[in-house]
Amino acid sequence: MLSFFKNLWKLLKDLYKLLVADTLFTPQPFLFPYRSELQVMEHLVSSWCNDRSLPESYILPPEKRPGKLTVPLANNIPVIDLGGHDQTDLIQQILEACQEFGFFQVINHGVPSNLMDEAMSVFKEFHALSGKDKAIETSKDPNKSCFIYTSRANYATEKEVVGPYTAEVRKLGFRILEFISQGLGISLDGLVGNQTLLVNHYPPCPDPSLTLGLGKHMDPVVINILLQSDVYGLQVFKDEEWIVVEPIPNAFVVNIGYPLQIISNGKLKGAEHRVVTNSNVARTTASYFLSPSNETLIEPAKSLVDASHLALYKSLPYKDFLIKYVAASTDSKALEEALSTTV
Ligand SMILES: O=C(O)CCC(=O)C(=O)O
Ligand SMILES: [Fe+2]
Repeated sequence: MLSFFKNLWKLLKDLYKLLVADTLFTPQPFLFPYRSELQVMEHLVSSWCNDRSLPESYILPPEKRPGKLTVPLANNIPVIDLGGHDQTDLIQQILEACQEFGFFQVINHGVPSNLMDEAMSVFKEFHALSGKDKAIETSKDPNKSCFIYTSRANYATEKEVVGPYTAEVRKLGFRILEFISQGLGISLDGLVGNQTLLVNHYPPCPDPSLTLGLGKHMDPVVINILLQSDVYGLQVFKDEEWIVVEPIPNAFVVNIGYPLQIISNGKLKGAEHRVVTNSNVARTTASYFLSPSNETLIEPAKSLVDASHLALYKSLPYKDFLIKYVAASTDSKALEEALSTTV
């Protein structure tokens, strides 16, 4: 266990360097502790973004830098209209998107647009506070729940906005999971045990070519429902190329994480993604993660495994999956090797 914590610490430090963002998050601290460390640091990233030069420690080695910052928009992730009435067609579209991209956007999803806008305003307001105020307003105690509720002056409004926002996005997340479960013909009941709202803030960066807002990674959660607002930055890795995720007004970006890849026995693919920075405008996004409880077994669904479809992944309680995820340290090949039954 001790070495696990050592590795965790190493990963946190590595990711910390990659994370040119301040973040704010609510429960489920175990998954993203490196981001909570960041927000209470004296020198939040947003405090030095006016310094005009990127601090040495954020400059990535050449092979880890973003490369081409502008990528053609030609190959975008699917946009799925959840307002459509043909359920079979919807399920098909979602399944195909999860098989091919691991990502899609949803429109007409039922979350009121004014609630999305108001929630985003609250998130931006928090991040507009000075580093010192943010440190005062947030807690280092991972057992404290919703950090966003801790802002004193606006406690009532924030509670009014962020609570209902989370409830609506949760409904949407479960609705999408239900479509996925029907598409795969398996039950996903009981898979989700935790929710996390994580608000990322990427300040303008003095030199976007030298660093990343968020390094290449795959999410260790079941699904993420991301509110990305109107600033470009998110890119998805597909067929050895980066695809830009175009901001669409009132849409959510949805991506599945590694546990769903395991449960679907490789039918669905979680995709690696990253965030590039820009030198002009700040970017604020909110990830809403649904994830399993620690003891939940993550394994290929029994009905997807038979003599001609062998289980591609080991069966592990989620907490052990996380240990392997952390040990692989964002190296997707190493993670695949650690979880695969065939290597
Ligand atoms: O900020 C974004 O666009 C993506 C955030 C993300 O990938 C994450 O929170 O895991
Ligand atoms: Fe992510």
